[in-house]
Amino acid sequence: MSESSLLKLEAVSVRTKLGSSYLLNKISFEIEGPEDGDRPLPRVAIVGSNGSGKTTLLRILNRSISPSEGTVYLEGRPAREVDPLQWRQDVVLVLQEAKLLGMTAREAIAYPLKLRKLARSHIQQRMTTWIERLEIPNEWLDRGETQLSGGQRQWIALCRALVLQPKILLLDEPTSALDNKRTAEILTLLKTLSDTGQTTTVVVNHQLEFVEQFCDRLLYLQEGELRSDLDSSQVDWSAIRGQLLEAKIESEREWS
Ligand SMILES: Nc1ncnc2c1ncn2[C@@H]1O[C@H](COP(=O)(O)OP(=O)(O)OP(=O)(O)O)[C@@H](O)[C@H]1O
Repeated sequence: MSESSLLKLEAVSVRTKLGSSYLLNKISFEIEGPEDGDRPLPRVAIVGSNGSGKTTLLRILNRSISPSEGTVYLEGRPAREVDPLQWRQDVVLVLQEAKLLGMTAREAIAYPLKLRKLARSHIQQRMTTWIERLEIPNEWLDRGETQLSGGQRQWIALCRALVLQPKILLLDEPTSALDNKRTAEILTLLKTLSDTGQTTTVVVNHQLEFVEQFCDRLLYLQEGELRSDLDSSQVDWSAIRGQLLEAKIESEREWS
């Protein structure tokens, strides 16, 4: 393992509940952290067709599920040696379907900061910083889940993750409900977080135009296996488009 290893998977497999097949099969890769203030920080994208295991992989990375086999390391320490809550403070996952759990948007953003027992003034300061940075209109903040659109909820969920200032931000389809303006904003924001050495980001996204502009590294999953792991400069984007299209046609054929 390299000295600056941030997150590492070693032969990680996830079996189905019945154990007869794999959702992920012997996945290994490593994301390096900054060395001597190295910048930009990694921007990793995971692509693959429906059901290829992308969300399962993100869940493994933030330990909301455990591998059936293999080991996950954070900064060189195996998962068994790190308290799961501590792990999830450093590695924050934003799922595609943002839930506010009966809270208003403002309460939902504050909640994880309160769990960390930060001082009230500190919580307020972080919230103000990120609410302003994400240009969240005041009127959204007192609304509950059902009074916000899918895109607005997604934006609030992003804010709830960013206030935590995680080492690693895991985003599952962060742009699926966003309009073009917000999609462009999130792209700029993620690049800035990387360029300024604040956060390493791993994004799952079906929108290849977004992925192409966002990532410096691409992981390609197929049927639970890591088929390629490439520096973005090595990626043949039209080949990736072709492979994803082929997989989609194949799965539609299976369903029809
Ligand atoms: N809790 C679970 N129990 C059993 N099977 C599951 C479970 N969660 C996911 N799966 C299956 O695991 C496989 C991978 O699912 P996953 O959600 O990781 O795929 P994905 O690549 O994120 O798909 P999509 O692009 O459609 O979101 C799928 O075949 C799915 O049906």
